[in-house]
Amino acid sequence: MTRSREIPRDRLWAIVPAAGVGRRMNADVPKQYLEIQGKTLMEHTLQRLLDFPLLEKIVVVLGADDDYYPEVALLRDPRIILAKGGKERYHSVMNGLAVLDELAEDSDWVLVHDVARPCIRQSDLDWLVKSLETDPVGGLLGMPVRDTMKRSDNDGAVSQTVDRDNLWHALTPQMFRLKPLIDGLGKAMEAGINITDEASAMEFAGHKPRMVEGHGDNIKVTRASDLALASLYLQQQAKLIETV
Ligand SMILES: Nc1ccn([C@@H]2O[C@H](COP(=O)(O)OP(=O)(O)OP(=O)(O)O)[C@@H](O)[C@H]2O)c(=O)n1
Ligand SMILES: C[C@](O)(CO)[C@H](O)COP(=O)(O)O
Repeated sequence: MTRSREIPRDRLWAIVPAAGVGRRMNADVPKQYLEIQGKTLMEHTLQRLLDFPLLEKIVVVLGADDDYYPEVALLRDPRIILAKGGKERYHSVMNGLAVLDELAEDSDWVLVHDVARPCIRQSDLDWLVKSLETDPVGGLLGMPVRDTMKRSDNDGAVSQTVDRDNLWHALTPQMFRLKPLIDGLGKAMEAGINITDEASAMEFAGHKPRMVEGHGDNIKVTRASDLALASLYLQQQAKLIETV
C-alpha cells in the first residue's frame, strides 16, 4: 500500500492544556473563556485543531473547578476527550498524556498546543508535522528573535545583552513521541526543574528538539493587550483565507 507523504507513519494526537486561570490577564473569567469576535479563545483554538485533518483525537485538559466548559458546545465534538488539569501546566500535560497512554502507541506523535494560542495557522501545523515526522526526537514551532535581548537584575538595571544568534521564541505546538515525552516529563518533574514547556523536559532528558520556524502571529494571549492583537491577527487570517 503506497502511503501518502502527508500522513505521518505514526498516528498524531493532540493535548490542549486549558486548565490555567489567566492571572496575568486580570479578567473575571479564566482567559480561555474570554471572547474574540463572538467566540471564546478556546473555541478559536479548538476549531483550528479540529480543522487539521491529521489529528486522531484532541485531549482538552480543563481546570478541576472549571464550571464554564459546559457552555462550550465544541467540547462535545466526538474527536475531543476531556481530562482534568493540575497545579502547573506540566501537571496538566502529564494528565493529558495519561489519557493518551491508554489509546495511543508509544511511538505515536503528540502535539501539545496551548489553548491560549488561538491564531495557530493550518500551514504552520502542516509545516511542523512535515518537518518533524521523520525526526528521531521531535521539536517545536518557534520564532527567531528579532530584537536585541537584554537581561536585567531584579530592579531593572541591565546586567547583560544576550547574544541573539540562534535565539528563538518557543511557541506551541510542541511535537514529541508519546513514550519519550512521558519519560522526559517524568524525569524533569522528579528532578524538580522549572518546566515551562515540553521541549525543556526533553532537553533535560538529553534530547535535542528541533526548532521549526512558524509565523509570528501565533501569539500566546497572556495579558489584556494581547486580546486586541489576537483579534487583529484572526481578522487578517480570515482575509488571507478568503483570497486563497
Ligand atoms: N495549571 C495549568 C496552568 C496553565 N495551563 C495552560 O497552559 C497554557 C499556557 O499557560 P499560561 O499562558 O501561563 O496560562 P495561565 O496559566 O492561565 O496564565 P497565568 O500564568 O497568567 O495565570 C494555557 O493554555 C493554560 O490554560 C494548564 O493547562 N494548566
Ligand atoms: C509553552 C509556552 O507557550 C512556550 O512559550 C510557554 O512556556 C508557556 O508558559 P506559561 O508561563 O505557562 O504561559
